[in-house]
Amino acid sequence: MAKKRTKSKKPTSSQKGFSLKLSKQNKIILGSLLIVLSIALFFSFMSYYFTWQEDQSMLSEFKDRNAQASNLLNKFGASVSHFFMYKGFGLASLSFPLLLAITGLYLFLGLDSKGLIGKWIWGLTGIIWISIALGFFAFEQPLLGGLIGYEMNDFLQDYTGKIGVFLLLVFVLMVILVRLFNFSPEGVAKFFRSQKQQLKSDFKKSKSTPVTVQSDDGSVELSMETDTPVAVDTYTHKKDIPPLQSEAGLDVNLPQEEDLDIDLKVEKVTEEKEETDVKAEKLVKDFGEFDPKLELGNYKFPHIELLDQHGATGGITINQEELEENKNRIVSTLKNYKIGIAQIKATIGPTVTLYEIVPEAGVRISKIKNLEDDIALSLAALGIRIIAPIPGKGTIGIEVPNKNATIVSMRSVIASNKFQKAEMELPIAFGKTISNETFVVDLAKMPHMLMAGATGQGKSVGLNAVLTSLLYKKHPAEVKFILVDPKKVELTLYNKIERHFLAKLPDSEDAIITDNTKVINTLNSLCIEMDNRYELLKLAMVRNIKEYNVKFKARKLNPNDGHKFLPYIVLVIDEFADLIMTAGKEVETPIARLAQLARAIGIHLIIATQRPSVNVITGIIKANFPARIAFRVTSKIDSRTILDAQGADQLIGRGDMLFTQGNDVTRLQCAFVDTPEVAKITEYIGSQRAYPDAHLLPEYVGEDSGTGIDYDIADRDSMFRDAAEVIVTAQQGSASLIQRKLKLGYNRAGRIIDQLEAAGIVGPFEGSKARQVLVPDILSLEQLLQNETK
Ligand SMILES: Nc1ncnc2c1ncn2[C@@H]1O[C@H](COP(=O)(O)OP(=O)(O)OP(=O)(O)O)[C@@H](O)[C@H]1O
Repeated sequence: MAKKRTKSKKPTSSQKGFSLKLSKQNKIILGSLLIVLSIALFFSFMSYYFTWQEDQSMLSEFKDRNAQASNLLNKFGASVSHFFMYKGFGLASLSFPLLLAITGLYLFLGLDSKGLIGKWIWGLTGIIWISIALGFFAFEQPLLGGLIGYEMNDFLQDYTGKIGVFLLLVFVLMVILVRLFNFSPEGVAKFFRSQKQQLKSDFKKSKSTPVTVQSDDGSVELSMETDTPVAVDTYTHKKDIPPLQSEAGLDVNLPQEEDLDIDLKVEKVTEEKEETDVKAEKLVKDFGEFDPKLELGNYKFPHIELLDQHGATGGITINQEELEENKNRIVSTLKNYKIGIAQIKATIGPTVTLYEIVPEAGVRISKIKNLEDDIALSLAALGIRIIAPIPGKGTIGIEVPNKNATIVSMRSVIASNKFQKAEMELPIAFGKTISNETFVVDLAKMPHMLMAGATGQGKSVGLNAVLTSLLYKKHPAEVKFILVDPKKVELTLYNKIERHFLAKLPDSEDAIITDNTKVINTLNSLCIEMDNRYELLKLAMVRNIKEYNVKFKARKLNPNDGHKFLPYIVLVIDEFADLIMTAGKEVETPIARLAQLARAIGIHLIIATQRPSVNVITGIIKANFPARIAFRVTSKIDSRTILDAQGADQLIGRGDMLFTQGNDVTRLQCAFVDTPEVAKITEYIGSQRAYPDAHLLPEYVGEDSGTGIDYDIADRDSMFRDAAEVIVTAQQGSASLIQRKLKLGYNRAGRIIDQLEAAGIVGPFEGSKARQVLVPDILSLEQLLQNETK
């Protein structure tokens, strides 16, 4: 596709430049011809001015060999000059030899002819302008402006009058001065200023030329004599005067007058461009920036109508009675504990209302914090959370759940300005804060997220909210998901967008991973992908994926060197506890490795668990997941395990959550997106044109397969020989080659590769690289196989 587009684009005239495809010798010949021609024209034109009257009569006798013209170049000179000067542009025609000479020199010296077209355009504009101007001012002498100048003047004056033509000439002159000579009012002012300074310094110089005259009494007198030359250092303008010597042998050093009128010239340093940059610029000029979305150029982002309102059209309803009631209870409860309140303010959120209290002077904050349970009891409400003090404010917050919680629909957060205008790499609209603001974060900055909460508290909805946000904002070329769903039901809907948004291992049938053993392979494959990406970043000399992709789009990275546009990869594991219980270290190690290193290369992990215990969320996992989300949990300990703070045990469930990215904990109401909505979105995307396959991750074969396997010759696959021939001919030991050439499944191809290794035809497994082929040609292969059977 990309090629098609590039072909249809025609290069612009400036790109074409003056790119005559001539050999070097031809350029020299053509260059010399133009130079000679320009000299001939110059002499013809010059002498035409003195001889035109005499020569005019013989123009008709050009063919007559005996007729002679007075022009320096005889009849040729007379005719050409008559054409250019009399019938053409008059005196301005002298520019033609100049332009020809420049062109000739460019060709002769083999200079880069890029600017030549510009010179001709400006030259011709100048010729026309001079011709008309001379026609205008020297109306009486038509030879100065030539016939064209005269006629054009006449023509213009018929329409605009003399003043009109004059104004037009002034305007065109301005255009020429501004465009060609960078004329500007400041430039003119600077010129006059420097002239003035020059005059001033000359004047000073002439006035202050000191000369010594020695009097009889040995004293030193100084007098001024204007015309005595004094050496002046032109750079510093300091007078170079030797120290005077009095008779008494006293060295008298004349104080040198400091001249502060030194002009500082600042020379602009032009950045040196590397050759690749120049090439890239040319490619971008010719074909435009690389567009990763081009392959699915007609892709339509899901529209907002696919999402439901969930009855939350009117926003939050304020129940005045409830507010008054809660306020009175808070005030009286605190009064019982002898805590006076100076001021109280309520902020109503979708699920909870925040009462901000300014206690009276002298009340200790810790006292209120300790009374948390008592206050909760007297307010008879679940999910009271006390924030003492609210960070950044001098107040204490008491969060009280609303009697009727409002559902925050995914539709409302997706449609919000904040999300729509978010300039983030991977924007996620989580929901709304307590003050009813839409909460949008960048997954790329997090860079990995841990999500935990007791069962049924909104984790799956939270994951769907994350995925939906990305689906609404990102093109299939920009992000790929790897979905791990041991529960087998939660993420199945995303199957429909496999060929748009999912990534998988080359051998797997389903893109959504439900089998724990496959997770290990996927994680290891992701580690290989990570290493490969780091290698690419190193080659490109950039620090992260964003810079890499910018450079790739600007065509500064050559795809022939293995460079390609890198999509973000988001790995989502829905039930991490299950995984760590069955696979333990085998998953923990690659996850920790990815979490530690993958941020720069655009691989981001989201792991969710309903069992937030320390053996699931281990220290090593926790240390690498700074962004954490806690839905409601059953104990304070669980809350601490997730957030390193309590509070998650006091949430009210149904998407009520706490979010932290390191320090502050923010209470949010997660946006609600129901399964039918996700189904509609995936259906909408899935029905569009897709890539031929899901995004393929690098091949990873487990450690136990491969090396050291001793296959019996009799057990060999029936396609063994064909496969061996394919591999040896291509000299490339990869399972996917066998798959493609012999149309085999991945598993069978993998088995054959193992057999080839056992037979000594290919080398051992080398990670993401193809195996080494140990047999150089088909003949050697024949010999090897024959020897085996002997
Ligand atoms: N943000 C939300 N707003 C309103 N209701 C919600 C929200 N999130 C979840 N719920 C309600 O809670 C129910 C359970 O949510 P969800 O399936 O996400 O829980 P879960 O934590 O994934 O449970 P499990 O671990 O058993 O899969 C939903 O069916 C829905 O009714």
